[in-house]
Amino acid sequence: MPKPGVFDFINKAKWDAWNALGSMPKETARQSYVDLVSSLSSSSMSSSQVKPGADRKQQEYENLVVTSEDGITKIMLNRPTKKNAINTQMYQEIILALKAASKDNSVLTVLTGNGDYYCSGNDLTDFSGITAGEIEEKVKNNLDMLRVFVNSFIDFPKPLIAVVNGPAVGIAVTILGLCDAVYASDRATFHTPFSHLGLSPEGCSSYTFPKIMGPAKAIEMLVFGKKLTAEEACARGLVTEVFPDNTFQKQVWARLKAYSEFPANSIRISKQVIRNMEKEKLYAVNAEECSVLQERLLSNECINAAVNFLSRKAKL
Ligand SMILES: CCCCCC/C=C/C(=O)SCCNC(=O)CCNC(=O)[C@H](O)C(C)(C)COP(=O)(O)OP(=O)(O)OC[C@H]1O[C@@H](n2cnc3c(N)ncnc32)[C@H](O)[C@@H]1OP(=O)(O)O
Repeated sequence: MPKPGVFDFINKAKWDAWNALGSMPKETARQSYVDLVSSLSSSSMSSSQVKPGADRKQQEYENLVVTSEDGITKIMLNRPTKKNAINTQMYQEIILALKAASKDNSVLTVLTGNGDYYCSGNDLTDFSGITAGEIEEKVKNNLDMLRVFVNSFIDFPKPLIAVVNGPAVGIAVTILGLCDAVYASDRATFHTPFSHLGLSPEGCSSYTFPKIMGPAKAIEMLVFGKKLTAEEACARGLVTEVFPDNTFQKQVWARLKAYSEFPANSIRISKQVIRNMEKEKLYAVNAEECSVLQERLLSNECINAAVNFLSRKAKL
């Protein structure tokens, strides 16, 4: 039908909605409508029928618990006995979970950790049991995966919030520079011991950290490995706000729930306006960091540090 006039608000809205579907078949459009209504009715039931804390669980993962409730998708790192160290499988699962969250109905996405740690960084046992002949290929594959992992933070289209429930180490800290808000318990610490491990910065931190806190403070963390308290990280602009540990979960989730009630499209678009300008720069920084890290991971300095950790000679 011809496009209704500009003051025929209702018919114009209907016309625009039909038109936006393009050549989508009628059956697909009908199914999308049914899916949308089902999701709305189940989320409106969730506040009254689902007990607090009993979130609706999504896809099963080995190392994550992903739940969605009240417009918030929560991705929880779930290897508490290993302080939530990120192994190869967990990297891949986070990539998948972010992809799914970018397309679901949630307004906000949250990353957090299960147990006393937020995350102890890259799993240092990842290279154990590998023969000398296999190491180069394994390092290359891991670095390809790391690049995709970091790009999935750069590309994430909605506000991504880190709820830092305890100490954070290495890549768990650097990636905070790509998050849109960071709420930390006063028990959390922030440590990037790259030089200690013969490594170099990743997660775009070589670019985001100097921008957030200035080059001198960034070098203190990324090169000299200074461990920050939550208050110090907040003063440097890496953390948005610090909460007392005993009320952390209650206060943060109340805040997030209030934010999740803002208009979803406005929130998403505003985040993109702020972040998109830098995407190309961040892809380039990520690629460069991965290439430097590839050489570092094969260095004696790094291999010795990993051996020391594995033989229990050294911890942070
Ligand atoms: C994909 C490409 C590669 C990217 C490389 C870029 C690197 C990025 C980084 O993240 S560098 C940072 C790496 N992380 C660390 O150096 C931390 C190492 N861990 C520790 O120093 C300590 O475990 C601790 C300070 C985090 C906690 O100490 P403590 O409270 O005394 O607990 P335990 O040491 O007994 O830990 C319990 C349990 O967890 C295991 N574990 C902890 N962290 C890691 C880790 N990063 N990798 C592997 N395993 C870890 C620890 O071994 C214990 O296991 P066990 O009970 O002995 O089986």
